[in-house]
Amino acid sequence: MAPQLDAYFSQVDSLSEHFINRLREAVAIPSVSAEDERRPDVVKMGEWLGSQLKSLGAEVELRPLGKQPGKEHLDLPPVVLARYGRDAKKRTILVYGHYDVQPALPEDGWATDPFKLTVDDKGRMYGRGSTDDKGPVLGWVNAIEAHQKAGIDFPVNLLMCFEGMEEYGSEGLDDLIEAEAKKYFADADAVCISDNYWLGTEKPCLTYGLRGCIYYSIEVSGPGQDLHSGVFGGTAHEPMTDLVKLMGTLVDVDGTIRVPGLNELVAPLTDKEKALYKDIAFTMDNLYESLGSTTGIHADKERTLMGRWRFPSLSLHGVEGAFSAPGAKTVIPAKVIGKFSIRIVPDMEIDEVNKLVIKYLDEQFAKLGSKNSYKTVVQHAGKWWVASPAHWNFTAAGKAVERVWGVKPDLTREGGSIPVTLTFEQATGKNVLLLPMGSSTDAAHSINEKLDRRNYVEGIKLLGAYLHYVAEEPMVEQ
Ligand SMILES: C[C@H](N)C(=O)N[C@@H](Cc1c[nH]cn1)C(=O)O
Ligand SMILES: [Zn+2]
Ligand SMILES: [Zn+2]
Repeated sequence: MAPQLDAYFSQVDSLSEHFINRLREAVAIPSVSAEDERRPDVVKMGEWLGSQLKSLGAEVELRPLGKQPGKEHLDLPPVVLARYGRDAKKRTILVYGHYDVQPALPEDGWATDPFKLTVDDKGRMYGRGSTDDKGPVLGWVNAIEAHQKAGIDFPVNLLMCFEGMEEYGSEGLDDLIEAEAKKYFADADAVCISDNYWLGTEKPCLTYGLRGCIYYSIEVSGPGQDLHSGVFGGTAHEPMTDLVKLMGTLVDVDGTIRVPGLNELVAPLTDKEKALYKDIAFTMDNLYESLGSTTGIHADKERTLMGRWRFPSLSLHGVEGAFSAPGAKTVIPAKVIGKFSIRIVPDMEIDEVNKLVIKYLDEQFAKLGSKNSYKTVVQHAGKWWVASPAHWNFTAAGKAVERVWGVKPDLTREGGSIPVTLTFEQATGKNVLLLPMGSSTDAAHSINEKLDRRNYVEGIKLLGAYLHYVAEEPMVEQ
């Protein structure tokens, strides 16, 4: 089966240094979507990606998305739409990824420059976006190049959709997907997204579920400007005191969400689902290794996996406007904005969650009896997604994993969110598969993000192999 794969794999090995250099170039563009002043770099990254694809013969369009809602002085970065191959006899696979990255400041504790790919003697390639999601996006580009250089016919037509706002709630993309579902994406037979991670470091997985994410901010303001705490402490209501109290009412140290009614929205656990967890290749040591500590909440793997995949969680992220530098500044901040998010799961509806959260925080603020001004704002919201892995798209990916890694993959869900996954599924009506490249120790979103050289190189083989097996699968809609 898939007879040309060995030649493809050798070509990937021969080109591996070139592919690492391509990742180096990508990491060097600090395409941080959450920072307004980095927007030109996000655009530059989209243009760079488009030019890489063009140089390999893909038809490329940089589709503008207009202004950023709420920040009308900023243009959204373009979506890179590309097509490689137009052979009516071949299947068409639509792949999605993102070229923007999370913020990264050296002073957060990076051991190396976050925007300089640094490879250590164990083959760990450190750099912001290496695993999330520049490595996987380049995986598709590299797969095209390796086929060309090996002289192997590309097995499918490839449609590509790479966005630059995923780490900021995929602003503007839903509308584009819905508008193009029956146009640009009309030929797609299935969708594949490579933007998540293995559960551990050794066993690959195919992923059929994601949690959704609703991101909130709580704004509290009072004084006209920051104040001297010696002069005004004890005489004015302090926004930071109100905010800390409010944030403290949201969640307990064991992760229990304290917003009344929220946990009741969660789908009950069935015996059938419960039985799935025990066979997943995951240990508490995998958790501790990726945590970098043994500070897990639950004692066993089943409850830990459920905590990540099928129960909601509420995380407190930070406070804008608060004093955070080293030292001991005696300031009373005049305005503070607390940030938190809730990962949502079946059957939680975004509107219902928002109503409960805002009502609860409004009540908690009223109880404080503070004269400060307060409001809770929803910054962005994305729904959860759970699909059926009983589809030729997953069967093909399973065969590719066995060929490249020599093991059957686990079927997993994911605690993170890729909001457009559900949009792709609903708008195109096609099966969506998540096919991760990186591993649990990659530290996506954290300091010292990395992608192992092995996962990158074998991952490029995996993406190519998946396309070969897709081309061979009988197309039975399930
Ligand atoms: C799983 C994916 N690689 C990812 O990191 N997604 C982000 C997307 C996001 C940002 N705000 C809301 N969703 C995540 O899960 O945080
Ligand atoms: Zn991502
Ligand atoms: Zn991410």
